[in-house]
Amino acid sequence: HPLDAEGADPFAVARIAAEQLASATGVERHDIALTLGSGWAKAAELIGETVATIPATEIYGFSAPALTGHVGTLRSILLPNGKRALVIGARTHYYEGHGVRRVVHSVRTAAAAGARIMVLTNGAGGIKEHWEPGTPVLISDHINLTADSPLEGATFIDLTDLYSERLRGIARGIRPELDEGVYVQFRGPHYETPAEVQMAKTIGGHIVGMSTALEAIAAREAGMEVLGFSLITNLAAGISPEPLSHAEVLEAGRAAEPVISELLARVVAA
Ligand SMILES: Nc1nc2[nH]c(I)nc2c(=O)[nH]1
Repeated sequence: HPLDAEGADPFAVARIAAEQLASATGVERHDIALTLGSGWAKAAELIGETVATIPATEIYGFSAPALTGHVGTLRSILLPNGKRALVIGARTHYYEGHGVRRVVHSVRTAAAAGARIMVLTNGAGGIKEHWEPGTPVLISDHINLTADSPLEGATFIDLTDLYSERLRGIARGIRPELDEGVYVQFRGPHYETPAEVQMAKTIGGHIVGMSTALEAIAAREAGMEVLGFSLITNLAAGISPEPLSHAEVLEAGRAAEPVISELLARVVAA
């Protein structure tokens, strides 16, 4: 794989991917990019007019997704305001073990394609007890428990205001009741034990997941403004008495889709 070679330059790979994307979609430059996580896929239909849908495997550096519910496509969408959105339906999760370069390749490709805003969405577990399954929440900050980073070498990047206060303000202007929380990225693929959820709570986390933090760091390195949304599809282990099930997760996502897709469509068009 082009990103696995020791001396590979991930930014060169992203530039090639962006060029291929421009010629495959006929869209020279994309202004905003969105990664749609569990439960968010429907948003792609609502945010604007799809002008092209490309199988991600056709673009340099992308691989087939490992998770059902994630479609392996890249979509170019014309927004009502005339801007171009790139919808990434091909997230690579850290737990797939392909390395961080593959996890953040889509973000780097979006940046190389011109995107200045990166919207990262995911399905996640909730620690705040009043959050019902199906609740969308804004990510205000993150705690990266992967013990890894997309940054290589002495690349010291400031992560203050990583999850843009400005973009969160726009989202709250559209949906004032939106709550927010600190997202904790675990390596996965196992869900947390109740003790690990209590640890996440003790260290200041409100949301537990297996994505997003590493992608956000790469987006900031590429100079993008980041907006993060979690769909709380389940209460994290131990917060509620029932055990977790992936079926419950998918069901909560499906039920919430119309609401969150509409929300995302309005935020993106703002
Ligand atoms: N780590 C973690 N990831 C998740 N993704 C979803 I959807 N729910 C969870 C959860 O409870 N924990």
